[in-house]
Amino acid sequence: MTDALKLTGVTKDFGSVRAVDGIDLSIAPGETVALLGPNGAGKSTTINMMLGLLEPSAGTVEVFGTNPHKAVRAGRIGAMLQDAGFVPNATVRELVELARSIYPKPLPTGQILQTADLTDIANRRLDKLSGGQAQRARFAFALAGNPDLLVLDEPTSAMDVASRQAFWATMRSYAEGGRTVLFATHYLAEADDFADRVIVVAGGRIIADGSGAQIKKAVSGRTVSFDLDGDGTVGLDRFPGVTAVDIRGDRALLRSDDSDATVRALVTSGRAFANLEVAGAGLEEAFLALTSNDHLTSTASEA
Ligand SMILES: Nc1ncnc2c1ncn2[C@@H]1O[C@H](COP(=O)(O)OP(=O)(O)OP(=O)(O)O)[C@@H](O)[C@H]1O
Repeated sequence: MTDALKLTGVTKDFGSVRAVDGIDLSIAPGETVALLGPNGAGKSTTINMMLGLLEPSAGTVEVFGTNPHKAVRAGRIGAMLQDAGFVPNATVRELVELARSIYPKPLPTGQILQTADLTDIANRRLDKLSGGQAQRARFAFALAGNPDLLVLDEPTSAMDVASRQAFWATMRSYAEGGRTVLFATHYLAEADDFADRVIVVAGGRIIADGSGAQIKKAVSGRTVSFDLDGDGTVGLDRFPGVTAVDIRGDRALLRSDDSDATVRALVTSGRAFANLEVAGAGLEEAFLALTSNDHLTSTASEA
């Protein structure tokens, strides 16, 4: 089966800034995928390359086996971008009509308005919409061509909790017809709730790729850190709960999914230590921990 999306060695440089650093990725038709990462991770740049709005500095992007430009023209890919502007003075219905005029096989206007929950405000001017309504209008624009692949860059950023829930319910039913949905978010909960697959991006690279449950487990641990106080590092990776060991100068940082057991083992081990700290990893820290995963897992797997 042809992939809905296939990125091979995709890199993007802006001058001396490497925004995307060698991404390899295949997404099968029907998958709902979250691109999860902190600000500046490279999500928008990656999405813009998927849509043909930016050209990669290296590597290739394929959408349903062809290049993004062709896929966009054929109406196979619909996009909802961050802060996309609107035509001034137009109404919601006029925006939908405009979007329909671009594509070869658009959905009927009524169906687009209904799917995006805009029927009641179809005659409202775009500049009078609330943040959440404006996002739904962008969603309607993305839907108009009846695309097989929807790409959404932080679609719920301007929505309150109720609007978010309603938006994702709509998106689920859209995806149920076998369509592919890829969305960027920096909320782990949103990725976990609405995606079958969560791809974590940081520093322009994919640092984790799995189910929401797997990603949550990977970021839910704590860090137990202490000064080595002259003692060596042998055996630290065998303390209970420890999933990874990082040594920075004289300080050991143990990632643990059972920090109580790790601390107990440390105390009873008889080894010297000082300045013990146990810290819950926030998402940002967890991303950083995952970023250095190669090093961490290789150290821990020596056990
Ligand atoms: N046009 C550009 N010129 C120069 N640097 C850019 C440009 N676009 C993005 N960058 C840089 O590339 C990196 C990745 O940015 P990108 O917008 O893709 O991240 P993001 O994950 O989408 O973040 P956010 O959640 O804040 O939108 C950042 O360091 C950003 O400053």
